[in-house]
Amino acid sequence: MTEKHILLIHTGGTISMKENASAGSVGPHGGNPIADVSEIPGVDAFFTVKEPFQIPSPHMTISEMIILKELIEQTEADGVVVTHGTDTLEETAYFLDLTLSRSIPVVVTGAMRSSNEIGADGLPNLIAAVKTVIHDESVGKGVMVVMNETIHSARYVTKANTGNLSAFQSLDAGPIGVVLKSGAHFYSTPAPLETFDIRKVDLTIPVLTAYAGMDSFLLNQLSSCDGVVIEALGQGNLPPAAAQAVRQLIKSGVPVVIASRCASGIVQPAYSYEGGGRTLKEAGALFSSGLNGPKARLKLFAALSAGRKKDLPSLFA
Ligand SMILES: NC(=O)C[C@H](N)C(=O)O
Repeated sequence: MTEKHILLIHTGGTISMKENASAGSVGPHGGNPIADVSEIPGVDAFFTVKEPFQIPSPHMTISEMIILKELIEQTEADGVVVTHGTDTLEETAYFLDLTLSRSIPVVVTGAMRSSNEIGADGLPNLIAAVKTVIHDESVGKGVMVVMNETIHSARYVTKANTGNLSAFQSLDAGPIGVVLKSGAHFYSTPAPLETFDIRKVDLTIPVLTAYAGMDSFLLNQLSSCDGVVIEALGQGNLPPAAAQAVRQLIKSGVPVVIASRCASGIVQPAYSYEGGGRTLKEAGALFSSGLNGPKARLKLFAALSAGRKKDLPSLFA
């Protein structure tokens, strides 16, 4: 393997935070402890390091995601590793997967424990991410997420646990590889993903979670939105009053995407009772396939932003 040039982009999150042991809180105390990683033993790579912003990932918006997209599209490096807070990590990774105009290897990583906590996972995750991105087989895999020595596709991975070191899981598809001491080992390559040439960024697309007895109250407030995503019940069903409000939204021209509040599985228009997925489909609702609510939102954003409104039925089949 020849020496590779890696662009390391630090954005913040627990990987760059420290614990204040006396207060028991975690925050950006004392700078970015991970920022000075310039050489990794046993890894034949050199690094350019950028820190376009330093934020916890609940502060991340599509504007910051676009800054990352532009940095990646402009780099002359062979691959990119992004360090990121874990709360919205799957969203930034999937956004990049949906919108990057080039197929350079990109890995997003983070940490569940801050840098001075016992068993901190930031540095091991960063090293595993670098080992993954420098591997010749990392080309053409789409954007990847590396956490806990496991390689995930951005499309399938989700933060499935609030605090565990193995929080990141690809619940349906499984991981696409693992990282060993000797380097990355890939099991599979995700199918090519359609990408979107985004232009418009000021779109309002909220995500709502359905619940037993959900009525029309919240949905009735959303007629001026560019789109709405609902994490519906089970395979994609809603209580009758919520379904009625969805019909009204669709009639007024708002695209509605049905995902599921279940942690795994694929939505489908199966049930024909009032509010069932079949009736929602007949009313013009779109289905997210296996995407969770936040990722369905990003796909709807990307499609609308790229001026592909008329293609929504085929994009959310
Ligand atoms: N583990 C983490 O990084 C969580 C943190 N709240 C963040 O997303 O910024």
